Amino acid sequence: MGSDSNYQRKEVKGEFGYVLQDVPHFTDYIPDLPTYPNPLRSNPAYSVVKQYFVDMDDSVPEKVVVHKDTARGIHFRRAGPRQKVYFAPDDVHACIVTCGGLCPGLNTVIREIVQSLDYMYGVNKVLGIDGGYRGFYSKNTITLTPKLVNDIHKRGGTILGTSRGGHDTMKIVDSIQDRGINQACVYIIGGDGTLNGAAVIYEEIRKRGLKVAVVGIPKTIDNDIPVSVLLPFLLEKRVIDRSFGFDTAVEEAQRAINAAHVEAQSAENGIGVVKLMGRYSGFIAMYATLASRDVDCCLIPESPFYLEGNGGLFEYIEKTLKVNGHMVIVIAEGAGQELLAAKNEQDASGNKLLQDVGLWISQKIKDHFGKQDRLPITLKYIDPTYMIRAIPSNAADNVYCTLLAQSAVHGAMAGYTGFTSGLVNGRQTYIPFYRVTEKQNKVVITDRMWARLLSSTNQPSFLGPKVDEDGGENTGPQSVHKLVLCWIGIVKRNEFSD
Ligand SMILES: Nc1ncnc2c1ncn2[C@@H]1O[C@H](COP(=O)(O)OP(=O)(O)O)[C@@H](O)[C@H]1O
Ligand SMILES: O=P(O)(O)OC[C@H]1O[C@](O)(COP(=O)(O)O)[C@@H](O)[C@@H]1O
Ligand SMILES: [Mg+2]
Repeated sequence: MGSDSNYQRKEVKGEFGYVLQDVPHFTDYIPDLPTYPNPLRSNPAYSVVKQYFVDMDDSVPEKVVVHKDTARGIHFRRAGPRQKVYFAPDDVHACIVTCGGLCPGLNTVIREIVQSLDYMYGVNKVLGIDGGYRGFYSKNTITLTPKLVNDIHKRGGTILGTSRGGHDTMKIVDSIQDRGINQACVYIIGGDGTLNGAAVIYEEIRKRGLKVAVVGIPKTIDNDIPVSVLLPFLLEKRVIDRSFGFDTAVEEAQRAINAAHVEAQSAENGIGVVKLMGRYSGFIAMYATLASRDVDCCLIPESPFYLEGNGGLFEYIEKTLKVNGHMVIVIAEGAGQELLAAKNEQDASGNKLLQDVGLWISQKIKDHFGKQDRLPITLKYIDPTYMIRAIPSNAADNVYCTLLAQSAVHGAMAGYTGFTSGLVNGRQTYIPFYRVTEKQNKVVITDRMWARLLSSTNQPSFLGPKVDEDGGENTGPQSVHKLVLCWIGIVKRNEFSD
C-alpha cells in the first residue's frame, strides 16, 4: 500500500482502487511519543471478548452498492479500541462542549463520554465548557463526574448550555494551553457550523504542536451533516447514515401530524398544516411524511413548488378535498422561501433567518379558497418546531449516542485527532474533518427516497406543466408516476441510491 499524506488530507491507496481517507494521528506531527497498553486489556468486561480490539487494517467502505467492475472506492477507518493508547490515564484532561441548536440526545452523548473515559480508561479529569465555544474563554468550567451525569440522558437539551456565533479560535486554543492542559481530549458536539469551527481549532492545535486530540461528534436535527460525495449525474449522497436525535425528532413530529390529521378529518374540507424544522434540508419533513402515511403533501426546501395554475398546490388541494374531504400538508421551515419577501438577515452564526412559511402558506390557502366562496375550508396550522428538538432522545437514539460517544473516546485515546465519529453503512467509523466541512447534506429529489415519498403521497412534482404524447397538457398527480418511473430508471442505471 502506498501513502500520500499531506497536512490537509491523509489518503492511503491500495489495490483495485482502494482508498482509505484516513484521519490525522499525533505521530504525524509529534515524534517519539510513548505508548501504553490499553487499560481495557485488564478490564473484566472486555478481556473475555475475543477480538475486541480493532485490527489496524480494518476499514469501512463508503459505498456498499457496487458493480463487479467498479473500483473498491473510498473507505474510512473503523472505530473502536486499539491495543495501544497514547495517554496515561492520570496525565490526560478531557473537556466537552456543545454548540449550535438543540438536538435530542446531547445529554446522552455527554453522559457516555464522561462514563466511558472513567470506566474504560480511568480518566477522571473531565470539564464541561459552559455555553458553547465562547464558554472556553468567557465562563467558568463545570466539573463532570460519572455521578453528576448519571441521570442526564432523561432530560432534553444540554446540561452544558449552548450558543451560536461569536467564537475566537485563538482564544479557545490559548485557554486550553493556559489551563496547563498539555495532554487533552477535546470533545466537540455540534452541527455543520460547529464542525467547521472544530477543523480550524484542530489546525491551530497542530500548528502549535500540542498533544491535544480534537474530536467531533456530529449533531444536527436537520440531518444536514455535510458529508457528501460527487457521483455520476452530479448527484450527491451522504456518508453518515443519519445524525443522532433525528429518529426522535421524526417520532415527535408524528404527534403533530396526527393532531393535524384528526382536526382535518373532523371538519368539512378540513386542512391540517404542520411546519417542521429543516432550514436547508427537508429530511425531517420527508421521513415524518413517510412514517405517518397521513400526509397528502410534503414541501421541502430542495423541491421548489408553486401555488397557482396547472400542477400547482391549489389545484392539488382542490382535487384532494373533492376525493377525500380533508388533507394534511407538511412543510419544512426552509421550503418556498423564494416565494416570500426576502429578508436577508442572518443569525449570530451566519445562518439564514427564515420567514414563517407555515403561517404564510396557511394564509395563502385561506385567501385562495375564500375568494368568491370558492370552497369553504377549515384550516388548522400546527407549529411544533421547537417541541421536536427539546425532548430527550428515544431508545434508538440513546443506543446510537452511546456508540458515537464510545467510538469518540476510543479514537482519542488511541492518538487520533481531527476527526468525527460517525455511522457509515451501519458501522462506527472515524471520518476526517475535511469530509464534514465540504458540503451540506440535502434531500436529492432525483433519488429513490423522494420518489418513494411522491409515490406514497401522490402529490404533484411541481416541476411545471408537462406535455403528453398526444399533445395535451398532463400535470399534477398523474404525471408523478411517469416521473417516478423515469427516476427509478436513472437510479437503476447509476446505483447511487440506498
Ligand atoms: N463556517 C464556520 N467556521 C467556523 N466556525 C463556525 C462556522 N459556522 C459556525 N461556526 C461556529 O460554530 C458554532 C455553532 O454554529 P451554528 O451554525 O450556530 O450551529 P451548528 O453547529 O449546529 O450548525 C458557533 O459558535 C459558530 O461560531
Ligand atoms: O435555535 P434557533 O437559532 O432558533 O435556530 C433554529 C434552527 O435550529 C435547527 O433546529 C438546527 O440548526 P443547527 O443544526 O444549525 O443547530 C434548525 O432546524 C432551525 O432552523
Ligand atoms: Mg447548522
